[in-house]
Amino acid sequence: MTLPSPASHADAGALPGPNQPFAFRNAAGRVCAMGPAHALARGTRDSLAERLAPFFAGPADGAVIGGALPFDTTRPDCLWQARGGDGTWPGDGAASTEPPSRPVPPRPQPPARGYIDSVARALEIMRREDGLPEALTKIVLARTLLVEEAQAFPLRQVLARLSEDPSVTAFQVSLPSRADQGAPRHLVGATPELLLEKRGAAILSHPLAGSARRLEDAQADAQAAQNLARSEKDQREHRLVVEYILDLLAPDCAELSTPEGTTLTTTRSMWHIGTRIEGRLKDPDTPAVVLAARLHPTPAVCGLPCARAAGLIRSLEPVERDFYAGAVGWCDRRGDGAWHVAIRCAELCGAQARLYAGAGIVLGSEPRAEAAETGAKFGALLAALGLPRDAALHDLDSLHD
Ligand SMILES: C=C(O[C@@H]1C=C(C(=O)O)C=C[C@H]1O)C(=O)O
Repeated sequence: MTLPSPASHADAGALPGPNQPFAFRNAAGRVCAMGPAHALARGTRDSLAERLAPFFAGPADGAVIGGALPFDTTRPDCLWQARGGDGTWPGDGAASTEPPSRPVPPRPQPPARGYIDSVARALEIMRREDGLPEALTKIVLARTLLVEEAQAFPLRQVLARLSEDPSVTAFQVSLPSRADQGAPRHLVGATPELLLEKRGAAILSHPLAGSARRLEDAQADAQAAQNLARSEKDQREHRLVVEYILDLLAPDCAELSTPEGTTLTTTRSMWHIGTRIEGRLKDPDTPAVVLAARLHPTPAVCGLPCARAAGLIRSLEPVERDFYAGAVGWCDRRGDGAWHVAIRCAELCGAQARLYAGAGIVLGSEPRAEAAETGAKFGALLAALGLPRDAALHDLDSLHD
């Protein structure tokens, strides 16, 4: 694997790539790398704090690091150092996305039927182990859609579309290119889920788990939200995530609470159950990225027990997650910054896009409903690529139990 060569001159404008290897934008503002940028030495979670220590000990010159941590904590991360500031969001000024020149139906990998079978297998394991110590209580299973176009995707337009929803953080991270693909590779997305934000001693995490598709008809949409809020299965699925995060953060915090309790949150495509977790660090110098790497992977994207779920994900999912369901974010020299769960995202490489979506499975989950949920979660990315938002729901219509 090779990284794009670092830029050696000043910011050449908002062109994602070596000059602007990361960019984040949400309703609160934006953090977009400005050149010159360089790739940091890559490594796994175990060496992260040590590799970044010189950066956090460096002068207050406004530099930031940003990038992506992979789902699998034993795989190398992809982090960049650049000049900080709010920079230019690469989507700014981009023309609206034209529909693809050669609309090709997205190819589900695995096909919906295969995904449904994997969910059923996970449920079988949960039923068999129910009540035993170390029983599998939750697993998040994902599927992908491969979209191939005649021409390279217009990255800036895609980012412009993704940032239209004020309830998400739109992002772009340049990834190392693969040996077999010459084109630059980018992780792009619109995540609604905050893994960890830190400002001074104050930290915030906002896990989501438990989802329902938004519906066009206002009454049906409100009903979907109400059903989700009242769903015992979804509330149970959500609580597992909140308890996991509280347990992991507690030793680092002088104060830790959930002041708003559990509430419903929404994006343009999905309703979610969410909980705002607020805390005060005992040591305000612990960098946000170090805390994020300690929390990751939460049961919002992996499962419980964590190592068991990760092993099953490897055997049940036919496509590598790579940076999907990892974390994306940035940190300044004080260690302040924000790290988001890398969901509602796609890997773009030239004319190819791989979209990812997963759903949490607990006892009481229904395989077809989980496949439909993942189909709905592709919506934001499909729309950003100029494809119909519901394109991933059609292959479910033809399936019969
Ligand atoms: C795994 C994804 O989403 C996660 C799973 C959720 C769920 O199962 O309800 C909800 C939000 C996310 O934590 C995804 O969007 O790919």
